[in-house]
Amino acid sequence: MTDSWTTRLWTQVEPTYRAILAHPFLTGLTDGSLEQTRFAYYLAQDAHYLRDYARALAVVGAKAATHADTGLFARHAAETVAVELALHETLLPQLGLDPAELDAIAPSPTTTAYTSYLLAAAYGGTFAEGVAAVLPCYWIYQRVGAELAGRGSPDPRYARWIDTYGGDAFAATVSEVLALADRIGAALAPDESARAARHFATTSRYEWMFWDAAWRREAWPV
Ligand SMILES: Cc1ncc(C[n+]2csc(CCO)c2C)c(N)n1
Repeated sequence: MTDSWTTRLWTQVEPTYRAILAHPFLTGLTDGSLEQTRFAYYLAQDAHYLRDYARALAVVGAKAATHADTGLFARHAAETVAVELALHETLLPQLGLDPAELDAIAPSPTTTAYTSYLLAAAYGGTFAEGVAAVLPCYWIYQRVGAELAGRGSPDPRYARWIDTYGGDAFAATVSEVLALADRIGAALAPDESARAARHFATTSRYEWMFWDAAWRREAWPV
């Protein structure tokens, strides 16, 4: 038996995933040593990211061939982003940040690059290409969440973040998207499959870069 499409996609990003787990931002979440300023930077950038990610999901859903698949992404665009925004609403005040002030913080180079790439893949690509581009966001967070949940965190704010992604409810959401991806991925022509695989590898790298940008508190060079 050959591997499923998503299993093959994951195999090519295994080194990226290992680099994510080893990143000091993530090891700092579980040992509690992560400076609050780096976490606050991450949340502020994530608020920008989520706005465009919701748009990308809605565009991907619009390209689906069936009602069911359009409905899934439309639901995820609405529901899951509401969950993320609730997380921000609890965590930002605990970090001394006013959610209303977030707009004053500009999207970083990495946030701009990642969201621009997602939107280009969603608008310009086929349904499968769009699915491959949005998939690492779900899948990497679920794998990271499960891994970090096993370690816990002495800082309740970081534990709250870990709980959002480490739980069964989120795992069920991700399984739903993976099942969809395997259904459509099985029938792709080689060129479309290659473009989709490139999107998956690229947005997986952007996931690493997003944490790294927060770690460095990346700013525009000019
Ligand atoms: C950079 C970045 N990547 C992924 C997520 C996680 N995430 C954002 S929207 C969504 C869809 C389902 O909830 C998921 C998993 C994040 N917050 N920030």
